[in-house]
Parts: sequence; structure tokens; C-alpha cells
Amino acid sequence: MTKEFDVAVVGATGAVGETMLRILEQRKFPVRNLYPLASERSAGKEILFRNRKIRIENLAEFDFSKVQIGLFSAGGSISEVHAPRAAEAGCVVIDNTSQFRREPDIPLVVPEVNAHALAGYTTRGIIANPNCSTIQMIVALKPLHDAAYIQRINVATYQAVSGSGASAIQELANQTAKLLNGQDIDPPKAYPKQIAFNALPHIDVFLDNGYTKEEMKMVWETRKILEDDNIQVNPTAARVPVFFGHSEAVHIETRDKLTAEQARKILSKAPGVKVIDQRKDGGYATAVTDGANNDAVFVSRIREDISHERGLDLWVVADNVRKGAALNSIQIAERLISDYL
Ligand SMILES: NC(=O)C1=CN([C@@H]2O[C@H](COP(=O)(O)OP(=O)(O)OC[C@H]3O[C@@H](n4cnc5c(N)ncnc54)[C@H](OP(=O)(O)O)[C@@H]3O)[C@@H](O)[C@H]2O)C=CC1
Ligand SMILES: N[C@@H](CC(=O)OP(=O)(O)O)C(=O)O
Repeated sequence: MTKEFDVAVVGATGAVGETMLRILEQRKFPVRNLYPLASERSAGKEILFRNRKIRIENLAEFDFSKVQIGLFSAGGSISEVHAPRAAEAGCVVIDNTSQFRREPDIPLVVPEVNAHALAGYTTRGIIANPNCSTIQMIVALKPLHDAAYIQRINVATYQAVSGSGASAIQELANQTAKLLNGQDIDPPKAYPKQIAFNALPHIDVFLDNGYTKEEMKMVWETRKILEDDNIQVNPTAARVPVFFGHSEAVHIETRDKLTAEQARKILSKAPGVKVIDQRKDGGYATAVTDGANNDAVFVSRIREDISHERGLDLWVVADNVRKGAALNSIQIAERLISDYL
């Protein structure tokens, strides 16, 4: 008989939490009892899971000794308080926030890339899920790194508003509707400037070195996941008026020469990757037509960099809420139960 697990979803009413519920159903994760948790604002409301209504409970009052697995996506400050409390009660936490990612004794895991790191979860009882932009980039780059050793990455992201949660999705929809109706938009709340029909070169807070925290997460997390502090990463992260699906223009410089043909061949066999790369109109993946609602990381526009002897260019697209967050967490949970619990 398949072993079953009691699972808490923290942030179950949010953009990521709701997607987690759907993915647990779709992948037939062996859930015995599901506990959807959120703030006291949502406590008492109901969610649907496997066609059954389940009452949302208040995270602050939840006893984590009732569950073996906790999927957390309610923000860093919430995880800071409640993830250690859950781990203390014997629940293994898979945390979607950036709260613990840089801590050396907490594994930061993308199952296709470094599943072996999961073994370290026993020290703190917490496993960190990486940043969405980092996950899709690293799924595409790891096989190329193994083949030719990547020395430097230059990346520009084009990130969907769903990365900022349910309120930002609503803000883009509202601004778009108002502008199309010839009305003035309300003062922006989710972002400092209008997002509809615009592009903002700003995600997360600004740091002293002039990069934003979203950009530096791509540097720190890439190095930790690849276990290589020598890899140089130079990101620019931008927010664009797309609802679901992050896109990235990725430029790599490898130690050993890799042709576009070799890279295409390697990527076509890589776990979690789907290559769509025909050099013709529409022969490439986009966030909306391919990334959104799909599990794969799509790679397109594979070509040799005309400005660098050992340079390669790629276009990488994925569903930021699925592979960038909810799906990756559940893939971690699947490895956890198959290999450790
Ligand atoms: N891997 C990654 O890159 C990603 C990580 N994330 C992480 O997940 C978090 C949630 O993202 P997202 O779903 O998009 O955000 P949403 O704003 O859509 O949802 C937030 C969720 O957190 C809950 N919450 C808020 N405050 C509390 C509280 N005090 N106690 C308990 N629950 C609370 C909300 O519950 P309520 O409805 O009751 O307010 C809601 O369920 C982000 O803050 C981020 O840390 C998100 C996207 C990608
Ligand atoms: N920053 C991501 C989403 C997110 O929450 O990332 P993180 O978990 O690294 O803070 C985005 O806005 O698209």
C-alpha cells in the first residue's frame, strides 16, 4: 500500500498556495489529511481539494505535530517565525520564501539539478525552494555547465506580475481595463509605477551595490545550487505586463567551446527542459503560449554569441508560479518521500 502523508499548505489562499493545491491533486501526491492554513482573515473559509470542501485554519494557532510535511508560501517574515516552529514539531518544511535560502545548513534544491543536496534537510528540518527566476535559469544551464563549464552568465529577466502575488495580478488587470476604457488608473500599489503597457527595471528592494535583491538572489542562489562560488552572474530583473510566465535572455560564457548544435542536443535530453528552437517565425517559446500552465522549462533561440568565442545565447521561459514555485516545492516533496521519509 502507498504510504500517505498529512500535509499543511501555508498560504493556501495565495497565488502560489492555490497552485500547490491543484498540483497536489494533479500529481496524485499521497495526501492523507490536508490542512490549508492562512491568516486569521481567511480562517473558517473553505477551499476545494479533491472535490471536498476543507476549512482553512489560522496558521498562528496550528499544531504542526499533526503533519509530516509543510509547504510554506506566505512570505519570508511568516516563515521566519513558523517554519522553525513546524520543524521543531517534527514537520519537514519546504519553504518557498527567501528567508532561509542562504543559510549554509539549509538545502536549496531544484530536483533536476541538485537533488543530492536534500540529504542535508535533517539538520534543521527545513528545505528551501529557490527563487523563481533562478530555478528556470538553472534547469536550462546545469546540463550545459556539466558539458562545458560556465564561467559567466549575463541574464535579463522579463518577469510576470504573478511573481508578486494575487494583488499584483489584480492591479495589472484593473489598470489594463481602465486604460482601455479611456479612464485614469488608480494610484499604483503593487509597484511604484504603472505596470500596464509598461516595463519596470525593478524587482524587490535596491541594495547598496546598485543591484536589486531579486538580481542578487540569482547570483547567490546560482552559486549555492551549483556549489561553485567562482561562477560570475550579472542579472538585470525587469517586471513586464504579463500575468503568468517569466522569460529570460541568458548569455553564457563557457570555459570549453560549445556549439549551438551541441547545446541543442544536450538540452533536448535534459530533465525538465523542452527545446523549441526553429529559426523561423514563431519557432520559439513564449511565456503566454508555452510557459503558462506547463511544467517544462522551455529553451529557444539557441545561438553562438557573435561577440564572444565561447559565448552562447538562449531564451528561457517557464511558468513562474508552477516550476518557479509550487511545482518545484512539490517535486522536492516527492523526492523527500521517495528517498527519505
Ligand atoms: N520561489 C519563488 O520565487 C516564489 C516564492 N514566493 C513566496 O511565496 C509567498 C506568497 O506568494 P503569493 O502566493 O504569490 O502571495 P499572495 O499575496 O498571493 O498570497 C499570500 C498568502 O500568504 C498568506 N498570509 C499572509 N499573511 C499571513 C499571516 N500573517 N499568517 C498566515 N498566512 C498569511 C495569505 O493568506 P490570507 O489570504 O489570509 O491573507 C495568502 O494565503 C511570497 O511572499 C514569497 O515569499 C512567491 C512566488 C514565487
Ligand atoms: N521575486 C519573484 C517572486 C518571489 O516571491 O521571489 P522570492 O521568493 O525570491 O522572494 C517575482 O517577483 O517574480
